[in-house]
Amino acid sequence: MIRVKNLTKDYGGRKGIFDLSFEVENGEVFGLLGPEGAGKTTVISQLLGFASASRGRCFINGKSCHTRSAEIMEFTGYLPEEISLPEDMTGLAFVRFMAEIKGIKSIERAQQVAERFELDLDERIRKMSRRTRKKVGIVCAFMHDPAVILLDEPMGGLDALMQGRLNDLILEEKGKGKTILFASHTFEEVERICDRVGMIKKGLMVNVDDIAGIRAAKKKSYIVSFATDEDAQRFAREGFEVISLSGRQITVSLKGEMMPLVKALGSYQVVGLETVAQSLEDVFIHFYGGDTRV
Ligand SMILES: Nc1ncnc2c1ncn2[C@@H]1O[C@H](COP(=O)(O)OP(=O)(O)OP(=O)(O)O)[C@@H](O)[C@H]1O
Repeated sequence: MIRVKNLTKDYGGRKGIFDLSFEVENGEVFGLLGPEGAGKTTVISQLLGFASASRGRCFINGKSCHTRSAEIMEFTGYLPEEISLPEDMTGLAFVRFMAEIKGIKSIERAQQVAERFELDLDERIRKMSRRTRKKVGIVCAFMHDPAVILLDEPMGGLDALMQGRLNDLILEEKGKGKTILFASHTFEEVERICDRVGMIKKGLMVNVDDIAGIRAAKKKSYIVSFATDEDAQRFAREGFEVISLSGRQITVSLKGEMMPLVKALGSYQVVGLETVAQSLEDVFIHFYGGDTRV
């Protein structure tokens, strides 16, 4: 389990993370969602004990990330956004080297993960593409069967097929009760795999909710075409949230059931009704107040 309590890392100039609190349960995939520079990597570096905090605390499985990071690394897997690897080794030599550091006797699991991602471990790292290097990172993150997994933009650089395989692997690990933090700037990735999402903006947590809750907060738009312009104008005064009115056509926005709309339309001559679902991206923008810049 991950517990972050009032965590602040102030780099100065209003950069960093400020007073963040959230928890990730065992058997949960928690999405940390935010645009570039929002503070996701800073959170992960705090969890790994790479840097001291300005204020606040964080714990993994009850151990302080700032004082017991060596112990935490024994049961934590980490996939960085960009992995830097020694150019002169083969993938296999690097995996063996990492196994030694982590105190793993067998690299069988590493080989299984490599196979799953169609990674040739005999290739020299120097010759590996960015995509292949990312796969080496995946192998190293999962090779010691970690109880806690920290993933920083894990899908970045992978093609759709490999993204699907990573998705499956993460879900399998979640099924085994692992605690997983998934940092991403892409709503669709987070929606596909996470149970709950913390939205982070300029280092502040602006919203934490489960995916179902975010979905329930979604609004739908309805484009209604009336027989006459007068009908459309009259309907605009019914009290629904009107997005646009143009001639006989009106677009209204509604949260939840559409029954109130259907009832209100009963006394009008309606010639067309179309539904436009709001995307989760729109909900995301709502929490960001229309501003996805950092
Ligand atoms: N060591 C540092 N010193 C000063 N500022 C830093 C440092 N590390 C990060 N920052 C700044 O802190 C903010 C948060 O950076 P961070 O890398 O955590 O964001 P992120 O959400 O992971 O974005 P990205 O996806 O681009 O990595 C950014 O404005 C960044 O420039």
